[in-house]
Amino acid sequence: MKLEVEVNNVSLYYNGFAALKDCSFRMESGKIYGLLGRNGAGKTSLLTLLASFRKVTEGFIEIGGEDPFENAKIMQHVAFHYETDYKEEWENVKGMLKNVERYRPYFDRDYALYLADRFKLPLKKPINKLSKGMQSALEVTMGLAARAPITIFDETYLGMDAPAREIFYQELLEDQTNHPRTMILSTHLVSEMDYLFDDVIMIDQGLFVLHEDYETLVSKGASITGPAEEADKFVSGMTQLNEQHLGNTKAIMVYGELDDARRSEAQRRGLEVGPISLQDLFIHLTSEEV
Ligand SMILES: Nc1ncnc2c1ncn2[C@@H]1O[C@H](COP(=O)(O)OP(=O)(O)OP(=O)(O)O)[C@@H](O)[C@H]1O
Repeated sequence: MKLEVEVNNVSLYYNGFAALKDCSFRMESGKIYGLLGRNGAGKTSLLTLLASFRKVTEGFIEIGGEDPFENAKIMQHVAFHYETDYKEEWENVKGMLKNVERYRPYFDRDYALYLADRFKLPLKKPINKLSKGMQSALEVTMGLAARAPITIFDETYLGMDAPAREIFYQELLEDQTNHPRTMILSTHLVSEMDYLFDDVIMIDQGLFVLHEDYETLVSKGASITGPAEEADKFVSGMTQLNEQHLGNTKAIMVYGELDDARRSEAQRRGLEVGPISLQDLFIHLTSEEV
């Protein structure tokens, strides 16, 4: 099932505080989206709107062409997984997976049990007795096995150790290949997860910053290194994200179209053009200095 997501001029206020301001973008189905933003940027606020936990204050959201708010037909196809407090959850792992199966039409029980085994989750243990990392692995298991057309993971994986996160990334890519859906991953672990993203959406202080295909976005960033005066001349007029000095050498991060002609020109001027990572772009595109 394919469900497109439209976010149109959406604002969200908490008692007069604007957590999201006039955000607009579209999400196509079948892609993995990285949702990036610094602490307090509004990621969770945005995701709770997509998951219908809240109502927009201004603007509108459409999922599959319909307003998702209190719309049971749409909501069964949107799975929102986040760091949940399971203190009071006495159900065991197997029972919990059974419960999820009841309200997720595409749930794959065998796959859920396979994932539980990969994450070494004890099926008979009450969930409030699992370690934090195991609770996160259970959250991820429920999210992947539900195969909801729109699957949202809001930093669910932070509690998991590195080997468990690696299993999650492998399973996510493989299951996404076999059962494409819209996957939204909100994260701070940018350098660890960037290879998973088809598209990147960045928000900052409640404002939409960009939505770009990962490859295009990364190709827009470059680091220009060489004699300071030459480097300064070359980048004049470009969006500069950051600069570092080492003696008379300067490395300047730029963002924008750097076509082949400009790259050749840099070489003629004795400047080196290098790539920059999504993590660097994220840090500098969302820092106050830009
Ligand atoms: N229930 C609430 N009442 C008032 N303000 C809130 C509420 N929830 C969030 N906020 C505020 O809205 C802003 C966005 O918060 P949100 O949790 O969406 O950010 P985030 O990008 O998910 O942050 P983090 O990466 O730190 O989890 C923050 O300034 C936060 O303090």
